Amino acid sequence: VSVSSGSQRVILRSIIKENNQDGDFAIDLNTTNFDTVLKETPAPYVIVEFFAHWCPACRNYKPQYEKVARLFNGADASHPGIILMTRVDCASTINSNLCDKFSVDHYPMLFWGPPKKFVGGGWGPNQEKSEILPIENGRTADVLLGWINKQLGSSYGLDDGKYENEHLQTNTSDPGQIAKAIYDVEEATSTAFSIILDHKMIKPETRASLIKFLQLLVAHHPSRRCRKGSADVLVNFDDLCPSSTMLVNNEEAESCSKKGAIGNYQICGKEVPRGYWMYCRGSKNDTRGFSCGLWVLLHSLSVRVEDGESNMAFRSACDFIHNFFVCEECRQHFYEMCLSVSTPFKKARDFALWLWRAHNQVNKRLIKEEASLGTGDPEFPKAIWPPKQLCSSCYLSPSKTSEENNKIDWDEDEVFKFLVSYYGKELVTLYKDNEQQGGGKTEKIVAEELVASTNAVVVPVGAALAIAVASCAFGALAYIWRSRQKNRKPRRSWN
Ligand SMILES: Cc1cc2nc3c(=O)[nH]c(=O)nc-3n(C[C@H](O)[C@H](O)[C@H](O)COP(=O)(O)OP(=O)(O)OC[C@H]3O[C@@H](n4cnc5c(N)ncnc54)[C@H](O)[C@@H]3O)c2cc1C
Repeated sequence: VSVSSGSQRVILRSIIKENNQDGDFAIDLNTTNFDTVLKETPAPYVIVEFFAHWCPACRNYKPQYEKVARLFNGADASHPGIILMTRVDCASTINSNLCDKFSVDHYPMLFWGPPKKFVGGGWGPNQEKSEILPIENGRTADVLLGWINKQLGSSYGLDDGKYENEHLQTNTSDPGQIAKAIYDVEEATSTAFSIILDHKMIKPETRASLIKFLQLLVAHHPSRRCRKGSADVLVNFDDLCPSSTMLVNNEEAESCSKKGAIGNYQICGKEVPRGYWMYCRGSKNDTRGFSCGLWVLLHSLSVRVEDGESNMAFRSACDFIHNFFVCEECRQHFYEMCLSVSTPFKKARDFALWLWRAHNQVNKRLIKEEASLGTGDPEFPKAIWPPKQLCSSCYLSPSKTSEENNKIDWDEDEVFKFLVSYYGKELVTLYKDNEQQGGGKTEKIVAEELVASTNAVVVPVGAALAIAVASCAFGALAYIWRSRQKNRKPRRSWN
């Protein structure tokens, strides 16, 4: 199998460990996250090293294993997204059952296989035809990489440099590409939240804006785990970030930063990979990534809101960018575009199309800037979007189109249809089992998640919640949030 070529190549994806300061690349798994991480990873192969932290041979082996993990895991990986390198500490009692299931009888013991085969599974020495293979000899980095190369028909070397996407298929007109963006939307959400905490950006004057955006995320984020994580933060917000009236001086900023309790929250859950971008991965360092992911998040929200929520969602997005996007020029320009809207939006269509136009205005400006400064990504030049290859029906007939004047006649009904499909259904293709939208299902999920994540007891809503959510998810969230705050002392009221 050669996974390093062709359109099947899965691009970089990994998880940076929370405690990455020690420079480890292999990901520590344990009983609580083993199945989730292996279910979610887009890498087609995983290596699991079962070890014991007290075992001297394992300690000596660690640098060898890490040399290989460096090639496949982390933001600077040479061959990203192909193999997820992980380890499980069998000396930790919580992992006993997990290690038993894989019949671990010596340390270190390595297994190879498709990640999904490990989920809920196991391995036994007499097992025939298992897709999980023990790696009999991987005792040095060289030998382990040789084993991998044989398995994949590849020729990876330990000295391979950082992957620069030189082989990346940059087919931006392939509609299937957007399915990968679900990971980027999750990563962008987590990154945005980290930036807010790192930069101590929750202040009395920005707090309401964050709460509103969290409400929007809880109701309409395309990823279930981000909806749940945002709900956790939202309902506990007053505890996590006590309001300024209760605090003096800089205390609020400190408690609402990553040093405070809120720093322990992961807005999209613990398993969300960091440092990888799939759809938004640039061909050079420092291009695309977060800002691309943020756009995709905004578009994906805009096609999910109901008509009645459209103006609130619009304002919420505008305020969020204004208060929390650390690119000064970007946030200023964007806010000017926001301020130029004089009539409140009544339809979700208006918001989605406004955002699409705003993004194209930015693209138009950057086409010129990047050409003169040479700062763009050569593989992803800015363009007015969507290109014809992606949506030919979005363009009115050629006779009406005068692209020479940089003016395109759009069929906006078709553009809206396209946006809804692209950032709606297509985006969550990889999650199709449980992320289908429409038919009241989203609302039901939101309701269930909220009840679960708020522990429900202090929210006197129960079934009424589901009805309220079904009628207006966004409004219901505001309601839940307020009810929750009322149960607190001292009472607070936010708009
Ligand atoms: C709110 C905001 C404002 C910004 N303002 C500036 C600025 O003023 N100056 C600056 O230098 N940079 C700005 N940026 C960054 C810039 O827009 C790009 O995000 C960055 O240069 C990376 O570009 P990219 O090639 O990944 O594509 P991006 O522009 O980030 O787009 C991401 C993806 O969205 C899709 N897309 C493109 N256009 C549209 C559209 N009109 N509607 C829907 N989908 C579309 C494409 O598939 C594209 O790959 C801003 C970013 C954001 C989120």
